[in-house]
Amino acid sequence: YGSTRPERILAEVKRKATRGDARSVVDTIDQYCRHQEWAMNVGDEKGTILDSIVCEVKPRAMLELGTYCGYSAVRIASLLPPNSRLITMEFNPVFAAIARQVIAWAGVEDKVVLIEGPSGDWIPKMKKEFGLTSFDLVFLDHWKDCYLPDTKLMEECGLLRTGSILVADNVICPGAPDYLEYVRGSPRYESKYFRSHLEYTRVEDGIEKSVFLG
Ligand SMILES: Cn1ncc2cc([C@H](O)c3cccc(CNC(=O)c4cc(-c5ccc(F)cc5)cc(O)c4O)c3)ccc21
Ligand SMILES: [Mg+2]
Repeated sequence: YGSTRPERILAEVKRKATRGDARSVVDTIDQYCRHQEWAMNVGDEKGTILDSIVCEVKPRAMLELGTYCGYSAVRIASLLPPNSRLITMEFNPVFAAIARQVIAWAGVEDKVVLIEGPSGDWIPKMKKEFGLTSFDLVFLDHWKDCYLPDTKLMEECGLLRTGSILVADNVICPGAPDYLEYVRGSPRYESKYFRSHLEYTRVEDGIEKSVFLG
C-alpha cells in the first residue's frame, strides 16, 4: 500500500528536522515540498508575510482554520508570546494525526490545541469550550468556499472584537472571490492585499489581511 503525502512529509521531518527546533521543522517541510513533492502548506514566501503579522499582533488567542500537516501551526506557535494559545482546527482525521506528530516534533505542543471536526460545528461552541471572549487573530486556510460563511459565523458568535484581524491564504489561487468581495466591500472591515506567490511556485497568489472594525 502507498503512503499518503502527509505521511511522507512527517517521515521527512523525523529524518531531517531537529526535534524541538520549530525552525528546522519549517525549513525541512519547505525543502521537501519545493524539491520533492508539492504540498499545500502556506510555504516560505507567504509564511514570511504571516510571520510579520503574528509578530505585529502578538495574539493572546489565535485561531487557525485548516491545519493540514501542521506547517503553519508550527510557524505561528514558534512566534507566540508566553501564555498565548493557537487553536487549530482540522476536519480530516488523517491530516490531524500527522499534524499532531509534526507539532510535537517541533516542540510547540504546549502552545497549540488541535481540534478535529467541521468548523461549522466547532465555531458556535468555542467560547464555552475554551473560556474565550474573542480571537485577536484568525488564519483562514481551509476550504476556500468556507471562508465567507465561517467569517459570518464568527461575527454572529461574537468571536471577533473591534481590532480582531483575519488573515486569509489563497485569495487568488485557488481563490476566495466571495470572501474577498465581502471583506473589501464591507464598512465593518479594513482590508489589505499582500501580493505573493502560490507556495513553491511562480504562480501569483496572495494573503488578505482584514481588520474587523466592530
Ligand atoms: C471545514 N473545515 N474546518 C477545518 C478544515 C480543514 C480542512 C483541510 O485542512 C483541508 C483539506 C483540503 C483542502 C483544504 C483547503 N486548502 C486548499 O484547498 C489549498 C489549495 C491549494 C492549491 C493551489 C493550487 C493548486 F493547483 C492546487 C491546490 C493551495 C493552498 O494553499 C490551499 O490551502 C483544507 C478542510 C475543511 C475544514
Ligand atoms: Mg493555503
